[in-house]
Amino acid sequence: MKYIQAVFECDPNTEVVRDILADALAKTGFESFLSSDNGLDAFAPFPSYSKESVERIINDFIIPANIQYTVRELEDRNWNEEWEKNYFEPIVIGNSCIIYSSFHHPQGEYRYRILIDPKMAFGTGHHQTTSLVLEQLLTMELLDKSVLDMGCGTGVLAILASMRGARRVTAIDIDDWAYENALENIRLNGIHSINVYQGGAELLGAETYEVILANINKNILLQDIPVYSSVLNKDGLLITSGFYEEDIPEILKICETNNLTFIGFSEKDHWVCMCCRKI
Ligand SMILES: C[S@@+](CC[C@H](N)C(=O)[O-])C[C@H]1O[C@@H](n2cnc3c(N)ncnc32)[C@H](O)[C@@H]1O
Repeated sequence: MKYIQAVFECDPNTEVVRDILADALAKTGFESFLSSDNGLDAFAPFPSYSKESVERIINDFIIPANIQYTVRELEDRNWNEEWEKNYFEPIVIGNSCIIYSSFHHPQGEYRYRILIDPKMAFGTGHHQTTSLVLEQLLTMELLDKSVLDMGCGTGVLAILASMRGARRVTAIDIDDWAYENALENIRLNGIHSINVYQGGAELLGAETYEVILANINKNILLQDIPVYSSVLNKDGLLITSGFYEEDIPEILKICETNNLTFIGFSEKDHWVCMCCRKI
């Protein structure tokens, strides 16, 4: 899997412009963002996006303002190493959880220490949606629960669920890099209670769960929530993320038509983590 990188030059003092730009790009399918001294780097997945289609999106919708940018195709391996070494800093979630990589040596007392070598997969805890779901997991009763992590990325949510006592955890991702990376991270953390599969909702049906985590995106959620609900036990919880506050009514509607009742939501920079209970 390759990425298309768009590098925008913005005045480092105008953080607001950077935020507005990242927000607009996220709505057109850019998946990750890095603030740099000179502006913003944004990444869109190939082949869903090509250099040409990214340039078209930027020209048509994003940049009526005069912001300079360049677009390039990024090779997997170079990008991994560059990103991993230069950008991933340890992150503390709540008071009890730290996520770090093998080249960090974090000090401090944390009950949950999660070692993640992210490679190409999403899920270091830095993205608002990941941290929102991790925060939610820290407040939930997970002891002896069966948990499904759909769109597991690095496996970080599955790993925390397992560390918090979940009895059986299934982690699924459609992307082959994420699948391999989740396996690797689960092994690095010495966990044996997580099964990892590559695929999507078509894999579901054989087992049911007490908690389902799905930090994916609005369109996949709208499509797959009926399937998630069908494998969620009565009174089970569905935790969704990967969408914006403005999308809540649409996501909620599909939840409610699938026997899922609204419990609450948390929000960070307009990203949402929503919790529903199966009735
Ligand atoms: C936003 S990332 C979340 C990763 C991680 N769970 C986290 O919270 O940081 C979404 C993940 O969902 C995966 N994905 C996309 N479509 C999917 C689908 N239909 N079924 C399962 N996984 C999917 C992507 O490959 C990606 O790894």
